[in-house]
Amino acid sequence: MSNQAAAIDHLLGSTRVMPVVVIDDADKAVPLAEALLEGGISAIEITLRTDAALDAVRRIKGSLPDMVVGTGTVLSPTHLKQSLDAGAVFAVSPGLTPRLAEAAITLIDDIPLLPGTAGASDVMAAMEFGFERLKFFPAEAAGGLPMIKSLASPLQATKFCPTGGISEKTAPDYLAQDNVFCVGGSWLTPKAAIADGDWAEITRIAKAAAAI
Ligand SMILES: O=C(O)C(=O)C[C@H](O)[C@H](O)COP(=O)(O)O
Repeated sequence: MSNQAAAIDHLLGSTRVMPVVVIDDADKAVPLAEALLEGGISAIEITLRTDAALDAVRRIKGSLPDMVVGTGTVLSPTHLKQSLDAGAVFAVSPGLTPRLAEAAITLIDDIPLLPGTAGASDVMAAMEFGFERLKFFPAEAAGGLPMIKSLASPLQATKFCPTGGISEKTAPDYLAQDNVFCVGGSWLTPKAAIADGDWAEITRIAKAAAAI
């Protein structure tokens, strides 16, 4: 097993469902993460798509030691460094470039990267850098369940976290695959519920997801 696989397994080995969060207001970060913890979800991916994202990571890391907090939409070595500085313990990217892969491998013990792949060549390129735990993105658009099943035989060292278009309904079929260790999605943290501060609704969705 590669160092990257060991690091990701250590951090996310017990995570079956990962909320992919877009947060506009860092003040909402801690109550949101508390609501997820209350529902039995203990890992969170904060996407670096908003100005509030890094502050949100900092606050969750500072207040909730039980929450495993990572960043998403990591597109560059700079994003990776910023994630580490904010206290993120893992990072997720939608795809992988040689530049990001090289930077990520040097930081693997500090902040392991879960890189996105969408097909066999992507997976092979990622494996050349030592990545064996991969995001499968965009899961539904890139072939969904049949694609994940097809990748299993030739690429046995890898396990995936499919993300993109997954819902509470489709998650169980993905999670039933041997080469799937978790699924990710934004369905766990609807924009409206975050905006309204409806933490009870987030806990309700988290509980349903944790029960899958
Ligand atoms: O930001 C990233 O790093 C991504 O790769 C994209 C996210 O994983 C998807 O946006 C989540 O997909 P949905 O659950 O369909 O909303």
